[in-house]
Amino acid sequence: MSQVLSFHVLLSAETHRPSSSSSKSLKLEQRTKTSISTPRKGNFNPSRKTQKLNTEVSTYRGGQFNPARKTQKLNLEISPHRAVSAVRLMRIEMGGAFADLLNEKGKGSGENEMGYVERTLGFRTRDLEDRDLRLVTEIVGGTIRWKRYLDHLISSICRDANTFSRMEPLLLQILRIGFYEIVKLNMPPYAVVDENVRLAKIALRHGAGNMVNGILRKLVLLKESNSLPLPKVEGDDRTQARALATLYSHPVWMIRRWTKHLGQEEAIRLMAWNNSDPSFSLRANSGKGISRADLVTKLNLLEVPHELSLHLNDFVRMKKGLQIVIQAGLLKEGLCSVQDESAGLVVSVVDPQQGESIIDCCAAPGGKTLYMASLLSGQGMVYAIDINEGRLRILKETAKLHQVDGVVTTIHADMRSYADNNTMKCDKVLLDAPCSGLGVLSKRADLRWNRRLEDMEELKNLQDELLDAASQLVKPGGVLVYSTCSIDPEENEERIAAFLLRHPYFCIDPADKYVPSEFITEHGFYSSNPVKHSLDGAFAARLSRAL
Ligand SMILES: C[S@@+](CC[C@H](N)C(=O)[O-])C[C@H]1O[C@@H](n2cnc3c(N)ncnc32)[C@H](O)[C@@H]1O
Repeated sequence: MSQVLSFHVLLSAETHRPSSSSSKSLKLEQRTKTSISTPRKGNFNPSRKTQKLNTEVSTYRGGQFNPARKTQKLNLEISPHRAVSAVRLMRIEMGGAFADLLNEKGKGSGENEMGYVERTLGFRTRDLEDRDLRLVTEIVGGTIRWKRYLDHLISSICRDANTFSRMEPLLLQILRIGFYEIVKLNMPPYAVVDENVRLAKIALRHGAGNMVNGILRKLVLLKESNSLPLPKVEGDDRTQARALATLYSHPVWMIRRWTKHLGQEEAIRLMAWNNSDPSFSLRANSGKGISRADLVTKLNLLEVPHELSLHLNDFVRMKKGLQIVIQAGLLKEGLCSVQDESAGLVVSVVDPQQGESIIDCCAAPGGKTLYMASLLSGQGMVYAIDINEGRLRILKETAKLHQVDGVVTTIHADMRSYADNNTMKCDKVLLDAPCSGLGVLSKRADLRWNRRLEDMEELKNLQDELLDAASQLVKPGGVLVYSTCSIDPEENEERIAAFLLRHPYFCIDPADKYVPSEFITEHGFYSSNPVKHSLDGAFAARLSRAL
């Protein structure tokens, strides 16, 4: 799905957004007149200087004047990435947007983002350029990851607890951005202060700007004197977990869980990984005749730094440059997919062979289905089941784009009732189960704040039910692969142990024949560990059914 979504972002950006050069000429050529911004809800009180710089323009579309388009207030004082980041952060908090580039559902184009800015703040800024979009991704992702840490600093610096708890949402986002830029990005502090003060003054009111000024300046002094008000890791387990939760910006329950399973040192390493910039892998789409060498040639032309995967022949790994790949149309043309190597290795555990019938029980948006289909080289079939019709439709479209639709059949169903009501049995069954996603927190910036401890119990019950259903679809002598993108033993090893007790005619087929030994656990399962392998966390158990 991600590929298709990203393509959407690009397409709308290209077709609806005037280029930066046209937006420059727009400023010069169009009827430009000075205007005073009108107050929004009675609280807008920009400074005189600001009023002079606000211009009211009518926009052109595709070089043509479009009279149908409403006149818009254009503010040239506010940097676009800052306005877009603040508004996007508010939308994410209200559940109206995704934090991550690849989840943007086509809503992330510059034009759309500026529409949200205009509706929320009452003005537009200059158009977003590619560099601005990259900054938005960095600031939004980082501010979300570090939310708990940033809020701790902001509330410590505020005069009293009520000031923080009653802070209006936009003001809080502006402060979070400023704190993140100063403390984590080490940007020049006084430029950050100036810019955020200006945004608060123009988007809210003069007093809000003064408040941002006071709080940010205090932060700068504390940072310069190396005395940020941060907790020490000491006291009983609970107190230590709370301190770590602030320092590494994670929920307390996750830290307690990881400390129990991994020990404190490893838990800290894991949190540091979750807070680091995510790296991405691309899979060359062999279904479309694209080899990894072809993909490497394209990446070299685009000057995107990358490394060959050590574990998977079709994969390359890159630390940055995903935006460039998206903008160059590589995903849109179906030449490659964004797929983490940890997910690719799950497919290695399935080990699809030409001529086989394979059921992918929870298939959408289709990362593994499409990779398995490409390995069938036109012979065999992957039956892709999913309960979510929209996501399944995207899978079907992507299969066509990748030219593997001849070996993919989509089935919209709850796989539990599908297994009860059908006699179909296949050579291999993959159950890539819904899970907590605790292995992919570096890529999913907001996931840590959306997961609750109570979810874990519900997920375990669902995983057991889905495993029971998936087992019915395996032919005698066939293979069942259970996988998750979690690193939590309760969703992984413990689910398999419970399953084997309920289904003694299945046994573990050690995965060491299919993936490198460094990924193999003592029980013969595949497990990728973010800290050890610098990949997302994933798990897969390969089970054989007796004849
Ligand atoms: C972890 S995602 C699968 C990711 C996918 N395998 C891939 O590689 O792109 C889990 C999927 O399970 C689907 N799902 C959840 N409950 C289901 C059910 N009872 N029957 C079928 N699909 C289900 C969700 O809609 C979701 O798409």
